[in-house]
Amino acid sequence: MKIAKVIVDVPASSTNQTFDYFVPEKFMDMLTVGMRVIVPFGPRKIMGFVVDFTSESSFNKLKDIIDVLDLTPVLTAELLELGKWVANETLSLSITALQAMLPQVLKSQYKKELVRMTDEELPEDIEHLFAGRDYIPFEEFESSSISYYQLQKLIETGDISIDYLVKSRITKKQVTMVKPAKDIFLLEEAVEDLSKSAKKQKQLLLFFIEYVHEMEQQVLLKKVQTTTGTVKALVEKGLLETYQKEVLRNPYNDDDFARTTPLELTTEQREAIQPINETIEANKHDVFLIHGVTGSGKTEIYLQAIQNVLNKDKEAIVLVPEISLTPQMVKRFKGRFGSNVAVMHSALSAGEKYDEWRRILRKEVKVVVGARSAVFAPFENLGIIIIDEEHETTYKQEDQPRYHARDVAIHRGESNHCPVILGSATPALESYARASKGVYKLSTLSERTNKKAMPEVEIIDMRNELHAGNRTMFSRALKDKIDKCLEKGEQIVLMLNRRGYSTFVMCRDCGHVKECPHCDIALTFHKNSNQLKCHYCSYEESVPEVCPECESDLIRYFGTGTQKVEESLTKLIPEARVIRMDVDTTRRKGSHEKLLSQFAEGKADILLGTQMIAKGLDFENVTLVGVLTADSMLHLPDFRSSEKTFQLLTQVSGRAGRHELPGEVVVQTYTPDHYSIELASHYNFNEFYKHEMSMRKAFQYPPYFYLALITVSHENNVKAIQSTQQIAQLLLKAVGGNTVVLGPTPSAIPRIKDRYRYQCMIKYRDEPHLRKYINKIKSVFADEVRKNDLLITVDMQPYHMM
Ligand SMILES: Nc1ncnc2c1ncn2[C@@H]1O[C@H](COP(=O)(O)OP(=O)(O)OP(=O)(O)O)[C@@H](O)[C@H]1O
Ligand SMILES: [Zn+2]
Ligand SMILES: [Zn+2]
Repeated sequence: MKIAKVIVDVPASSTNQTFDYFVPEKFMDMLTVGMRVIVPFGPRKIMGFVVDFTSESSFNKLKDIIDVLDLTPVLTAELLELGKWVANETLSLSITALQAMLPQVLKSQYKKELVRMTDEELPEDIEHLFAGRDYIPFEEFESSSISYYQLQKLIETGDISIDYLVKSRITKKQVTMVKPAKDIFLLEEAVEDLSKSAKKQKQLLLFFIEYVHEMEQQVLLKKVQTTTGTVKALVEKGLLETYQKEVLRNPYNDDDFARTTPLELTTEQREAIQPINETIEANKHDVFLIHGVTGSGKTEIYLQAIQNVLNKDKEAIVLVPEISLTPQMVKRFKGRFGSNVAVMHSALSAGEKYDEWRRILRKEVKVVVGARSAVFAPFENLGIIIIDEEHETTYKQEDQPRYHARDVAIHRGESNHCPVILGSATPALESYARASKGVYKLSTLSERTNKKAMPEVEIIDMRNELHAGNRTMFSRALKDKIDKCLEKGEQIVLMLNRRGYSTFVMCRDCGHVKECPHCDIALTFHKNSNQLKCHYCSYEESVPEVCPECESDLIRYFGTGTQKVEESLTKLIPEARVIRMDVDTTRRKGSHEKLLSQFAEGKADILLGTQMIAKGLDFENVTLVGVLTADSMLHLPDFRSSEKTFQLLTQVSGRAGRHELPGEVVVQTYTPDHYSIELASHYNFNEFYKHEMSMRKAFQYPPYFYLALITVSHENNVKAIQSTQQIAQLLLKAVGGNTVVLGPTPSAIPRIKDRYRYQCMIKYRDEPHLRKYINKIKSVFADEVRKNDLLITVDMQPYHMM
């Protein structure tokens, strides 16, 4: 008797366990761990993951598995184990953790079809099933007498592939192929018979007589310099044939990347890579922190370490923050490793992501470069995991499962006995503290590879500008420097630090700010549509003509959106050509790349943008970087705001003068004496680290204390606050004397989508059973959650205090 243990797709804590199902005869030979199945669950049919097999069950009356969704496992044994770990660490459901590892396409119900991948003769019954077609609905296979096991074998050999249809056939790209329809000697005869005028046809036939094989039509037409008409004519004569073939979409054309070779390493680089290479050689796990100033050649170290991993026939994962996954970044990896690289980021379509993921699963690539979720790449022989810009908070996922990619990477590094490399010019305090204690191995790169000094940073006190009667958002010093740059034909990057800011509408008479009626947050002004929108619930209304409170018509837009800066910039310096880069101008796919390459080609003088321009960009002609509002982030209710400000200023300063031309940086601020601004202007990470650590110690924040944040929401305000109160009390009873439980306090946004939100923060140093306590408390509220629409979310490593 074969019984499968299945984790079912029912996102509720009462189902957070495995369920047993009989494996019917027809799936007996082919069903393995890591495949998805359809099982009966109460009155419904639902999806589940097979995680184990057993021969007996403590339940009687087991039901049969209804269907098998995958013929090759979508999760490896290691990923199944990892899923369990992630679920446990983040206090999320197993099913949620497993789903997070798969591409979107596999997460919902899609139609399936079988695709013929070969022209070779297939077994007779399979030929019969396809009946001359290139793809058939999966149901046709199911109603045939062919076994799952037989099909599975054909999928393993690559003769047949399974495809998931996302609406029309977009997960798949087809190309037209051309090949000879007759034996070559018959083609030779046909050449003789062609009329004299059919020159192109003759040429094409001669080509195939020589070449014999199939060729993609588009490539062929270029090669032979002819048109589809010629191909068609020969197809009609029965000499050639055309057919459709599936190709995995590759969002990048690998031939576009000029190949690069390893550079001779500098002494600092050699010292940094040596212990990494030793670990690779010894198949050992270790975590390395490379603290290297911008331009110190961290990426070259990654590339050479990866090469060593590839030489051992192992695989590499490189994580980069979403916003620095620029074409320049991709180019560096594709340039070194060519088509051996898969790229995974959110700008790809669902189909493209699925194809890149399959290239990993099919072992067609050995390197993946991607954003956060690429840490789950289904490699089975991992040799290294690299996290670039490791301090970036986007490595923390803000929905369930609320994991941090750094933790997942280290866990995978342990299971795979391979090194994990963290790299940054401004490491996270947590990481640097661990490196200082020797938990991570620290390497420091203190010089740029070209020995160029870091650019001078000038801090401008904007209060003085105001006193001097300058009401624009550009200081006199910055304006002067921009003018000089323009004269010399050099380029400028201007950054508006906009996090925490948005353009809102305020009445100048009474100060009334228009808020969302469902969320306690100001509506954001969108100029293009002249609408006010809520970024939390999508509520929209048109901009009022008069103030709804006092009927004054002095309604004004506040905040400093990039649009507004652009307008005043063009007023101030009309001759400057400006490219604006923000969420609005980069929403469309490919627009990010397009704007950057326009700037690189010198089609603009000034690149104006939000944080998204701070990282990874490398333009030869940029000599001036201006930060318009350095302190807009400093005053957010977030204990990391100083750290984030320091990191951002350091990163953006590193954009200037990376090549021959020396660079300059101007930082405008209203708080010039703040230590994070002051120390960033001297690139003094060590001093900043010391100062910030003493603050964290004093206020009991990470890395001295761990945090956990419990957020409770309900439509009824009293219900929400009372439940939070109860949770806090239960926690207090459970935890040790040195642990602090704060709350209930209203969340930073106290109401979203008509739900009131309260939170409870736990600060602890040593609380080995905290997860168990929280789970227990959650089970106390399980009924309320199910019946009364109470929502309790737990974040074991909160980054957004909202
Ligand atoms: N050993 C080397 N010899 C010569 N040039 C090098 C060497 N290593 C790196 N470079 C070059 O120096 C420049 C900066 O290197 P790289 O981009 O790797 O630095 P980085 O530390 O990753 O920078 P950032 O943190 O700003 O992204 C690149 O143009 C790179 O090609
Ligand atoms: Zn008013
Ligand atoms: Zn809203």
